[in-house]
Amino acid sequence: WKANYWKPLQTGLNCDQGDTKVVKNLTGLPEDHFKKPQVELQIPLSPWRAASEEGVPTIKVSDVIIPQSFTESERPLIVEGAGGLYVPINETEITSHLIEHLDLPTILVARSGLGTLNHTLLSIEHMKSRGIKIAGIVLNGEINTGNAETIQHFAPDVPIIAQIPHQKDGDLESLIELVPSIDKI
Ligand SMILES: C[C@@H]1NC(=O)N[C@@H]1CCCCCC(=O)O
Repeated sequence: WKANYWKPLQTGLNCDQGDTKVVKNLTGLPEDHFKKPQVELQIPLSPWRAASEEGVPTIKVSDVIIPQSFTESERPLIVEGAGGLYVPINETEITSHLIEHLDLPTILVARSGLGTLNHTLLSIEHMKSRGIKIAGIVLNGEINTGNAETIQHFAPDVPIIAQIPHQKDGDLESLIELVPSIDKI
């Protein structure tokens, strides 16, 4: 999609390079497609726990602001969360509140294998109950037609955008054809 990319809240930098670097390296997109996270924390925990253990002031969802250069950009913007929908950002706010605040359609990325039905269908129900617009689902891992069909059965109104198998040799080019063009989303 040659999109801009932003991860507003990043935790776990003491043991991980962080998703912005990972996406930069995987995509090879130029520097101006990226902005650093608004909050960077060291401990690999939820933003709430990491901030409180690191003595960083409470992160308020309403303080998270998409960088102006991205709101003014012609390119699509991918905003990546930290963990899942129910991951706490502070004592009372979770990632769903951040989605509502930023008012963006959401792509749910899930595993393809055993365990995904429960996680994915609960996440879909949660998003629907909060009025979050679901752009679709991406299933990562070994192609699992049965699970994809079961998700479609229980959530026929939610499209599965793509099913992406593991790519051990790092040849990402061959996966691009599995991703539909963004105007089909
Ligand atoms: C450590 C990782 N860093 C990050 O930015 N996302 C992850 C945070 C995951 C939090 C999961 C909380 C849970 O569900 O237990």
